Amino acid sequence: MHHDTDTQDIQDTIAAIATPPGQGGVGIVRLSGPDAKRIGLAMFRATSPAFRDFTPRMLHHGAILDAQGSPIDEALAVLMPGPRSYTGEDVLELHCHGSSAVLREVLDATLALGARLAERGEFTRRAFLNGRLDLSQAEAVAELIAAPDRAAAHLARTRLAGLLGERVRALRTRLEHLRAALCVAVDFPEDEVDCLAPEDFLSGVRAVMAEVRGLLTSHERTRAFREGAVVVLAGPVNAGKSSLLNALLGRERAIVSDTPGTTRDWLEESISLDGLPVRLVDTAGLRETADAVELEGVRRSRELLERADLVLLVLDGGQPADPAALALAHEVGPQRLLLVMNKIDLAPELPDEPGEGIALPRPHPPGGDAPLDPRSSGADRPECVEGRPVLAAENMKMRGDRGELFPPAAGGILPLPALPVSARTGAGIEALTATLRRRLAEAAGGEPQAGELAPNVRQAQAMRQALDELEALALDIEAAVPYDLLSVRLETACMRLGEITGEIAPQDVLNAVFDTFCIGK
Ligand SMILES: Nc1nc2c(c(=O)[nH]1)N(C=O)[C@@H](CNc1ccc(C(=O)N[C@@H](CCC(=O)O)C(=O)O)cc1)CN2
Ligand SMILES: Nc1nc2c(ncn2[C@@H]2O[C@H](COP(=O)(O)OP(=O)(O)OP(=O)(O)O)[C@@H](O)[C@H]2O)c(=O)[nH]1
Ligand SMILES: [Mg+2]
Repeated sequence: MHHDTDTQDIQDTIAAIATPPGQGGVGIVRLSGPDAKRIGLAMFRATSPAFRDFTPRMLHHGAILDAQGSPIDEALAVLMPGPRSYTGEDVLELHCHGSSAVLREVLDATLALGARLAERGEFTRRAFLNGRLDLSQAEAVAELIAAPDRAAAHLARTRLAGLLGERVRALRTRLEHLRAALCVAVDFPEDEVDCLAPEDFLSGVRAVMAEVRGLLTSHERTRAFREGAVVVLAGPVNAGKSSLLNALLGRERAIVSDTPGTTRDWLEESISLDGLPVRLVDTAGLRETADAVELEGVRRSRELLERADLVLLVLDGGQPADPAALALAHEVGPQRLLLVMNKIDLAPELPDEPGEGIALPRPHPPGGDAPLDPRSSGADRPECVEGRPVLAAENMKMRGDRGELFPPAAGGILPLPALPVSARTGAGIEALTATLRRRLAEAAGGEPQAGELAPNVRQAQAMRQALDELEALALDIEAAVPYDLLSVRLETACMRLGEITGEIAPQDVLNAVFDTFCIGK
């Protein structure tokens, strides 16, 4: 690998607190660079009287001293001499008590001895510049640290192992071979032995394109697992959307009240559904309103609906499903819709067993544009218990054979089953999270596979650019464009692939990557 290195920069010895701020059992100050050992020897007083120098990669017990020679902390110190270290340079780690104040003092002592503060991602940048990691691995380090959940951590770990980089380098090599063959054909047109036939050229290019497409599919497929799936809680005012958000979150995050229109602006919280990160968004209830603020809230709700991976349409079990909810269900479509009927605690006696309750005509299958099932006049409806809303009792007896509810709507029932829940008592919440998890994984095209090579956004972008170039190239070959004009496209495609692993990485690409890191990484 060769990179534009700033030699001035790399002469510096950098230092940073490597552990997160706050109280911790242990906190680490890390140094990397030519002076790491000298600084370590100056500020560390080993407990063992026999100590003369750091034994490579061995922990030494002792005291950390400040610039005046007074002890700041009792600590463990380790020197990992380059090139067998994380950065490839001499690395010194001081494992201190995990107190922000102590760590700050220790860091100050390293600075007093000539170290300078590390920039974001500078340790990993040095590891990259010294060939310890390729760029796709360096990015995986940051992604692993930021992984919202274990599926995301797993995808990052696979990339950290370097497998994506290997695949991309292999693809680039194949393109380089094609390019070499092209050049031979151009330089020695009479030499028939080495001349690459257009069919072979084309099939070579197409094979690479197919592999790049496969990697891009994996990028799309794993998006929800890497970034979190967006689930939007929507529905009529007062249905209990905010209550449901709180119930799913396990704490009282959103304001709940019986005043319709309580939630005026959306709010987002993250939850984990068995390894799948979910961004849960509560929205303003949909209703006709003249209030300017609420109107804006409703407008934002609609915007959010478009970005949702799944819409949780929350219905109030104590109310008839209003036409707006019905319209919303149609608008969103069965693919992205999950209906829940809230407030089932209002129902006097919900049948225990699925299939019990009132027999209903089977609703039309989801997705069909068929009209809603008309309901009977209601002569056979059960009496309601005093004090409970009539509709609550009625709504909640409409069970399908799997325990689903088919909410009544004006002139019929909704063509989709609703999951019965109570945000108040927690009934049905577990079943809801299980269904959510399953639906989201299905929508994503299944769980990430073990060892799946999923490129990140930057890498996918570079792959798309490479693919565009190769597509144009394939058309050119088919159109019998002379070989000497094709080489440029191949070169561009190779460059785009090279940016993924960093063999070709202009300074601005590197800056963009390492600026996303935290200090101390
Ligand atoms: N204390 C501590 N824990 C840490 C790190 C660290 O820097 N310090 N890491 C930082 O991200 C991660 C581990 N990654 C590392 C990767 C390579 C080497 C390293 O020194 N490799 C050498 C030597 C291997 C050996 O001992 O034989 C090499 O590969 O040649 C160290 C850490 C997570 N845990
Ligand atoms: N009985 C019962 N009441 C509930 C349940 N969930 C919510 N409520 C009540 O319904 C009312 C509305 O709840 P919210 O969570 O504020 O409803 P919302 O859909 O967020 O309402 P807006 O933000 O106004 O659109 C409150 O009085 C809640 O206490 C439930 O499961 N059972
Ligand atoms: Mg609300």
